[in-house]
Amino acid sequence: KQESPRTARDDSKDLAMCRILLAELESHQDAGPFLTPVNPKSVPGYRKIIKKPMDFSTIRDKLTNSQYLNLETFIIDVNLVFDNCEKFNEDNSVIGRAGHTMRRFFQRRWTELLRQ
Ligand SMILES: Cc1ncccc1N[C@@H](C)c1ccc2c(c1)OCCO2
Repeated sequence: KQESPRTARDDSKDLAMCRILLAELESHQDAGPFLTPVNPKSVPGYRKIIKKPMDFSTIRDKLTNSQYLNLETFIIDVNLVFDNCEKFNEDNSVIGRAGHTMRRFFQRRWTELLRQ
């Protein structure tokens, strides 16, 4: 039976990876709906339906203020953006489709960077 790896993975490049990934998300052509916090006053129902709002500018602030313990807590916040989007928006809508596109892009990029 293959011995389970006892060595921890090298996390010394994780902060640099989070910075690269966030910059790519912020500059993606479909990032618009996710760049700033949803204003609950201009989006009826949002405050009631979405319990934990998250957006790229909030993630940027948290990264700048060293509020992410590790790569995992960063990925959890990015996925929260896309999970909120799926919960509130129809798949067949401008914002819904943008969310799916951005989630696929993020998933591919962090797995690529982790493999490097
Ligand atoms: C991510 C999200 N989910 C549900 C509702 C809103 C939003 N985003 C806000 C910024 C937003 C607010 C208004 C918009 C917009 C985006 O994109 C299309 C044009 O009008």
